[in-house]
Amino acid sequence: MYPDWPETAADLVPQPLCPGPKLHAFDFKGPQDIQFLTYLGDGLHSHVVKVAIKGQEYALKLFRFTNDDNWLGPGEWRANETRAKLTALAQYSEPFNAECRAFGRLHEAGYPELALPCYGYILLDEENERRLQDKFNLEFNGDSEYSEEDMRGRFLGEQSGKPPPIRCILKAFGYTHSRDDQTTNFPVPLVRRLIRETTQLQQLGIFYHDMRLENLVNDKLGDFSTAITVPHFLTNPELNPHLSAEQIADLERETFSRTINDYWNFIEMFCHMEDNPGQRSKLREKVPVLPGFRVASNSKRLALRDTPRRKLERQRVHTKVDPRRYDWKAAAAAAETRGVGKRHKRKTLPAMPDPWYLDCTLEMAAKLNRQREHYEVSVVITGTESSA
Ligand SMILES: Nc1ncnc2c1ncn2[C@@H]1O[C@H](COP(=O)(O)OP(=O)(O)OP(=O)(O)O)[C@@H](O)[C@H]1O
Repeated sequence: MYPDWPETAADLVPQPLCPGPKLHAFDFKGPQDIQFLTYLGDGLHSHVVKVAIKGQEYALKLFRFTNDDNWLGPGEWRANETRAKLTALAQYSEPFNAECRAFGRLHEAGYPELALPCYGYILLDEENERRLQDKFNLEFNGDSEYSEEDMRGRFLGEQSGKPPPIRCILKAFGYTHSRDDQTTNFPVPLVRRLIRETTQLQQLGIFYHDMRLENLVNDKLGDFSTAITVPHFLTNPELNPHLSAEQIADLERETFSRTINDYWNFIEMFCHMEDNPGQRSKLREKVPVLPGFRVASNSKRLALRDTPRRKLERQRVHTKVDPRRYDWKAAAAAAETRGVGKRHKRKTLPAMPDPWYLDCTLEMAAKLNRQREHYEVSVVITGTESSA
């Protein structure tokens, strides 16, 4: 389920152990020498601490042993809590693995600049864990909201017989935004760049990355603990030969709605930004989030001339990119030849990717479009989310 205590450097294999991209271990070039400086913040899945390694400052994200309903997997169904079943799902979407896979993809594809720099994963050794806990006394069982059970001790290491080591990801340290900050103005070019990067991430098969102001570090995306990276059990039904046609169609709809969710998140973000007196740039008026519409500041949708193409588009439902089209097999084969963690020549991403029209009945398309309109309007009016 979790990586076991490494005995030698050779045990620090790229993670996670499932098909698709992997993140390499951080190379200390010697003993694991970490200075723990200050506590930076926490989230549902982690604690983040400022550290220094060989005089260089970083942010170290230390992952909790979260409850299973906090990642895309078996949910709360206790019947699924066997080690083998949980492991099969967790390799793809348990928060540490989800983040390893997204950063692994950016490295293998040669696009690390689409996110905050990431330098690899670390399994904290016993001496460093003792020094960390002497200083900060952090809880690693469960998530930030519920932490009673011994989640760390529930699956002991197959070799060591001990509860697993704390898993971390080392990233650049940077500035973050707080929702309470009343003074910041987010300029139009910055938000346009973030939307462009969201599309590029989707072109690389990465989506559902929880776009929120608080998740930006140095105005870059840095939190991928909920991200889905193809191949994934949600997006690639060929990974599970037992699925029925109906289940495959359900997975496709679910993938579609999570893909489009990356753009809905911007609409929510705009509402929060514009509540802030420091926000001068008119984001809702000036930044198109999805093709074909803008979110108008007065809750009415922008009136577009009704052409036959637009009429047809209204009967179908689409988003900007189909992330399932990323050729992960070719990328994996190239990474294998080159060695994980080594950069290679990247492929250019088309500036205007083919949109993804969901293959569904007109009734289903109309239903999804109604939900979308309801979502747009309810977010604009109340600033709250309803299901997309
Ligand atoms: N690179 C960084 N530099 C400075 N502070 C950071 C950095 N990364 C994270 N933080 C701080 O730590 C907090 C938690 O980080 P992060 O959002 O990655 O954790 P999480 O457990 O995935 O949270 P979430 O609940 O959003 O899923 C952030 O809100 C931010 O305040």
